[in-house]
Amino acid sequence: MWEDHQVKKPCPFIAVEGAIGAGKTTLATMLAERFDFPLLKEIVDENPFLDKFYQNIEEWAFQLEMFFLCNRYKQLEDTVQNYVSRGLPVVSDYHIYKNWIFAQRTLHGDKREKYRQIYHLLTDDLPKPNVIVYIKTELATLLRRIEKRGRDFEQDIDPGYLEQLIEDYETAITQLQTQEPETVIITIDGNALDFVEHPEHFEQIVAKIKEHL
Ligand SMILES: Nc1ncnc2c1ncn2[C@@H]1O[C@H](COP(=O)(O)OP(=O)(O)O)[C@@H](O)[C@H]1O
Ligand SMILES: Nc1nc2c(ncn2[C@H]2C[C@H](O)[C@@H](COP(=O)(O)O)O2)c(=O)[nH]1
Repeated sequence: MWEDHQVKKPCPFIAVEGAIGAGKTTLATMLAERFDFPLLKEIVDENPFLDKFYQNIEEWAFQLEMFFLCNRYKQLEDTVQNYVSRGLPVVSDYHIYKNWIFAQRTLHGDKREKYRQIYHLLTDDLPKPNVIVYIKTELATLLRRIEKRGRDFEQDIDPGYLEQLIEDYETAITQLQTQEPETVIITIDGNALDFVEHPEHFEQIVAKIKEHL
């Protein structure tokens, strides 16, 4: 088990976070391969509400947020059982807090309050990642990468929505650091560091993470 080698530090539970198209799945996959850790990856293509949501956010937000929340809860419950509680490391391409970041943006009034209560019931007791790699990116980079990824239903995303999410992520990361001071948050400049095209940029990120493992 990981603790056998690292006496003081907890077993790595690494989450990669950032706004839509920042490069989370790409970086999480590369890190899992490099460290030889299992990868916990979000399944997007089977989501029945995403395309409807982008056509009418107001109408579909509650269904979509609940769908994400229940799926992530189940996935994390399995991950805790199979890895975290056994002292095995894992890399994830999301943090459960992401649900609340999006829900605060898309839900209002009674629906937000109902969602908030369910969110806390489901997630308060879950073990949380001890390292967050936060890819901070500007709007132009996100738009370029969303276009490059080429999912039909994302091509008309309102840039205003992405701008708001960029700000929401900034606020959320600051809040997380305050609420959980023991969590290591590594912020990556996703505009300047291109870990896909430049292997040396990936090495910088790996070195930074290693300082905390
Ligand atoms: N650093 C990068 N440089 C260039 N392209 C990237 C980079 N990171 C991700 N991409 C590409 O951008 C798109 C979105 O990346 P992805 O990892 O799916 O983002 P996310 O999981 O944050 O939504 C993909 O087509 C991916 O290949
Ligand atoms: N409203 C929400 N949308 C979400 C949430 N999690 C992901 N998403 C959307 C954003 C993208 O279109 C797609 C894939 O997400 P990536 O961040 O991996 O690009 O799903 C959410 O919780 N709420």
